[in-house]
Amino acid sequence: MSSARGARSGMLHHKENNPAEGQAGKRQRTAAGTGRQPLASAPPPPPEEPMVFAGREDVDALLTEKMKGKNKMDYKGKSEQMMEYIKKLRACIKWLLEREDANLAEIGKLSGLLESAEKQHSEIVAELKNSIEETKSINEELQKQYASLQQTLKMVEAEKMDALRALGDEKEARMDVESSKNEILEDLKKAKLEEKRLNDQIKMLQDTNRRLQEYNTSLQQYNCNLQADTTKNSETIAKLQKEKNTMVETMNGLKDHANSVKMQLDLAKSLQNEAAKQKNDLLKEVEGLRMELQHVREDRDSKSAQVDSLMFEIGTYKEMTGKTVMDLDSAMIRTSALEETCSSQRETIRTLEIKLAAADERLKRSDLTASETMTEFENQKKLLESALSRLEEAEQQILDGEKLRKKLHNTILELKGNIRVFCRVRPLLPNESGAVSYPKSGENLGRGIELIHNAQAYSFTFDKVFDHSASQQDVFIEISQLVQSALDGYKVCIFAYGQTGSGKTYTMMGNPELDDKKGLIPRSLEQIFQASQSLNSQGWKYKMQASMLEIYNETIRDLLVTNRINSQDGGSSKYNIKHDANGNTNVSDLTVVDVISINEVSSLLRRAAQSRSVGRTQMNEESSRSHCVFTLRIFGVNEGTDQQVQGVLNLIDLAGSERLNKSGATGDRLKETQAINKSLSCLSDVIFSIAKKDEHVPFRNSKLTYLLQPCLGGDSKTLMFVNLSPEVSSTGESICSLRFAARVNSCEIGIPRRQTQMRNSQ
Ligand SMILES: Nc1ncnc2c1ncn2[C@@H]1O[C@H](COP(=O)(O)OP(=O)(O)OP(=O)(O)O)[C@@H](O)[C@H]1O
Repeated sequence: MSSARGARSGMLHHKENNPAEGQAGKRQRTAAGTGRQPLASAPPPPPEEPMVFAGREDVDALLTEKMKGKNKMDYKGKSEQMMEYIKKLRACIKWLLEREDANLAEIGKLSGLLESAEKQHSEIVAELKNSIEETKSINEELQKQYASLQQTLKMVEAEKMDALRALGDEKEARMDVESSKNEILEDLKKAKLEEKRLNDQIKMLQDTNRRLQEYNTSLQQYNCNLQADTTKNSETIAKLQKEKNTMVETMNGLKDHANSVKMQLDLAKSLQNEAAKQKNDLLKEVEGLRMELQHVREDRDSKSAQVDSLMFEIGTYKEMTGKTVMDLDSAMIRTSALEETCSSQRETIRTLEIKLAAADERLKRSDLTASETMTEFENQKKLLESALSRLEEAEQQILDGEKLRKKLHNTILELKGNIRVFCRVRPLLPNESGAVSYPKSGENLGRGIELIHNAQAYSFTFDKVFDHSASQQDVFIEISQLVQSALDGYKVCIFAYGQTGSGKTYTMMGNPELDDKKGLIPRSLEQIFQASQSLNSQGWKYKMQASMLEIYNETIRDLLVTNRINSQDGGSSKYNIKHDANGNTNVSDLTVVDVISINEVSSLLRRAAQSRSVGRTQMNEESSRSHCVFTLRIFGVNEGTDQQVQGVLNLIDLAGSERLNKSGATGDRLKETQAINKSLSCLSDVIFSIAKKDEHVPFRNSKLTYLLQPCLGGDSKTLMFVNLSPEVSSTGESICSLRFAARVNSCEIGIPRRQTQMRNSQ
């Protein structure tokens, strides 16, 4: 078909592409058609060109072509026209034949195509048959499916009904939900506002956090500086110590010198007094002598007068020659005696005058010595005073240095955030032999302890180790800073951990009635009272509340309750522990006593001790079977600055930590020991969990840990005493206690925070 089309279009193309030829053809046809030229003058006909047919229209035009010329008699012209027409017809026939051939060829092609199309058709029919078959089977299948679907549909219908019902319900619910949605939307709006506010707060907090980080960095810097300062201070302290020693030596020398000067002065004074006395005596003597001299002189004069009169008498006698020689001789003897007396008296006067001059001289000299001694004494006194003031200054510097050292030490520890651990070893009792030793020098001096067990040495180091010779005061000095922190608004927790009989109660309570046996509780209270009074001058007013309880087998006992008989019916609602958002703990129905004076404290402690001893007979035979918790809450307000602080001091005497096999317990005692072990292990779980920064800290696993929750968290200052018995039989237990303490010592629980705020911010 395409070839036929090509042939045809080729012809048309031919016609169209040769316009000159076409024009010529038309002209030819026109000339042939019109035949107007006269035959005589007609030029010879042009060579014949084959007639070109473009299509059926040309054939129709040829067939409808009429004879031209009106002259019916012009036969020649007619015959030429006929000839021309015949030629055209021939060409037309030829064209038609060509077309027929082409058509036939096309038909041949088309029949080939038809055949193949038929073949394809039969194939398609077969395929269709197959598909119909398949469709039939599918249809059957679908019918089946339809039936089952009908079934399902019924079920679905039923379900739909249920669903519609549910939908109704749901609609109602939705209405409810809509209303609650509206409420929620309201809430959401509020929440958005709140969120905005919180975002602002977060921004602020982030800002604060950034500033805190900066502050932290500066603190770290400060810490470095502090450490450097500590080193410098230690050096300065050492220097000051040296200086102090030399000063003490100088002072001792000065004191000796002052003493000797004083003695000299006293001697000089006594000498002076003596000299003055002597002088007075001498003066008196001189006076007497002068008087005597006067008498003697007068006597001499009278005697001289007598002599003269006697001489005169002699003369008169001689003159009168009536006198005897005897009278004359006696008179002569008396005269010579009188002369002798006179000369001896003169001698005496001379010696007395010499003595007087010497006494005067001595007096002058002693006066001089006394004034010299006085000036020297004054100088020495001044020297002594300046040396004493220097000594005082040096001592103050040492004290300041020591305070600074402690403060720095405290700050460093605070920055480290560790739980501090002190170890205390009680003295050996009679008939006990010890297995504990301490380093004699080096960096672990005062911090190390060594035990020998089964011929093996075990060494431990802590923040401080107190040996058997440490007094209650020595121990207290080391924790006094911590006690002071409670006044400054920190939460402070001090435990005593160790086996029964290792000295926990002695360390915590001791004997409050005896000055040198008082433990940490009475001493801390005394310090807090004294410090709070001295802070009065800076505008601080403090209020203190004390409570004391005992936890035995997970049961709380109030140790300060006054009417125990009425309080026995407590029931399960009693002594419920609750913490508020500020980390303050409240134990329902627990006696809380306002303590105003130190005297009240002693009676309070007596009451608690009595209560404990009653409990001991009623519930547990020994105090070591229960935990005893003393709590002092401190509320301080500064009238001048409106600053408020809230501190807590917890002092805890834990139950004995001995293991089950050591206690050899059975029955109730076994239950009791298990309870103690459980609560102690809960305590260690809590400490280790805080140290690991676990998300969940198991505070609620025991009454003790739950009670102390706010004081065990990161913002409190915690100190643990590990108490040890030094005797050989306790070494195993002691090593267990020391291992536990060492683990606790390595724990970081965070940086303590002070609880302080402004009064009007409440
Ligand atoms: N540092 C010490 N100096 C003198 N005596 C001490 C010292 N430590 C303990 N003691 C004495 O040792 C004995 C046992 O001490 P303490 O009762 O304090 O031990 P404990 O561990 O508290 O035992 P418990 O839990 O049974 O009360 C007591 O007689 C106590 O006076």
